[in-house]
Amino acid sequence: MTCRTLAATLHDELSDDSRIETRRALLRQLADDHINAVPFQQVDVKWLQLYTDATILETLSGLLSPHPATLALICQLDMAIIIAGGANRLETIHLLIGIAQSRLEAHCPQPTPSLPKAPLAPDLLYAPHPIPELDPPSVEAFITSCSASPFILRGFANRDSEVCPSWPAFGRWSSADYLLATAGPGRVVPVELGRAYDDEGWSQRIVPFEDFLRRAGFLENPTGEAMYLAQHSLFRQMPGLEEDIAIPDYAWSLPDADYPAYRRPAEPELSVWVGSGSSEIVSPPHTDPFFNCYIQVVGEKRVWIAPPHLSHQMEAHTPDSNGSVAAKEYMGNTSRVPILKASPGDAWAAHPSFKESVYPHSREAVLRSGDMLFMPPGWWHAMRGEGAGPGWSVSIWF
Ligand SMILES: O=C(O)CCC(=O)C(=O)O
Ligand SMILES: [Fe+2]
Repeated sequence: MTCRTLAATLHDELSDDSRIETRRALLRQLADDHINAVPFQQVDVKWLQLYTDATILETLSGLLSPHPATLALICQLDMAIIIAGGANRLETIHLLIGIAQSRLEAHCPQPTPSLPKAPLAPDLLYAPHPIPELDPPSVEAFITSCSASPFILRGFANRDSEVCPSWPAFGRWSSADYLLATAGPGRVVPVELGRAYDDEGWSQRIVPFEDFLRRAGFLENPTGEAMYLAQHSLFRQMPGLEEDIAIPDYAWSLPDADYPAYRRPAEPELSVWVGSGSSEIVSPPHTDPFFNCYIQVVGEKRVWIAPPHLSHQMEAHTPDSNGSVAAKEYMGNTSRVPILKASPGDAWAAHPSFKESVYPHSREAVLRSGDMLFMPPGWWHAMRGEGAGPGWSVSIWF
């Protein structure tokens, strides 16, 4: 619908109060159409603002009606955060979510059954070297001498240190009761379906938060297709959870180095990565243009890394490579070598020159609850959830 036809429609409806709802829905539809018409980076912020404001108007009138469809209203408000980042209205949206939730009947999450413990995974399967482990450096030492290559700080986030207080998230985020109580009822989240984003048939969907927690193994042993709450700004949606973490001082510093691909965000960018270890969800080898403090909160994550100067040997997707359609279009920063996805033997057999040139320089580790991995921009990294239970990591890009 164009602005002109929208204006005509609104004009026709101005004298008819019973059609107010339709007009608000039309405004949101108009914004949604524009948001979906181009790649997300090119969406004009005015459509995100309109989408958000129209959602707020719709919710307000919904809440004032005698029988509000409360769950649908909460879902709409979550969508305004997921799609538009809340567009300067985050506080209002959270206020409305709270009001809508207070209209729902008392919510009684089931107690979480205890899940069997899996044996610890061995640290090296796909690389000849471990990722170096350090004691937490001071911010000054980090800036001047530690930030040029990846390292791991074991148990960093579950104890106090000079650069970061211990995270209350430990012990809380494996409890479905806690997570559901903090989120409140009726919430939805965007998830990925499929084992890896470069697999054929991979897709994305919005699902109820509680259903996601069940599928990711927080409530019972997971069954069915792998579901990954990946690279999502969950704290924007559920600010209560952000109180359970602390940003390490490193992420406010500007390390002393020159990276051609570096793109510093305005402030540290927080994302969660949540899924079941038993689904063995893989993030294929790829690069990001940021420094990363990556913290494992629940479960285990296998990490494989290789240095940026090997990019030409990484066999990244090209416009004419044999990957999925999505891969052909968008994945120049993603390798086609199925590290962590195929068995090491199968991965090397299909990519012998990669085995010869990259493997000797690659490093690997398994992150366990409390560990922090640091990576500079441009390092190739692949990740895989391990173990039987749920896994939860937080990345801090800076
Ligand atoms: O945890 C994952 O699956 C991938 C994380 C990642 O790629 C990142 O933090 O940049
Ligand atoms: Fe990444």
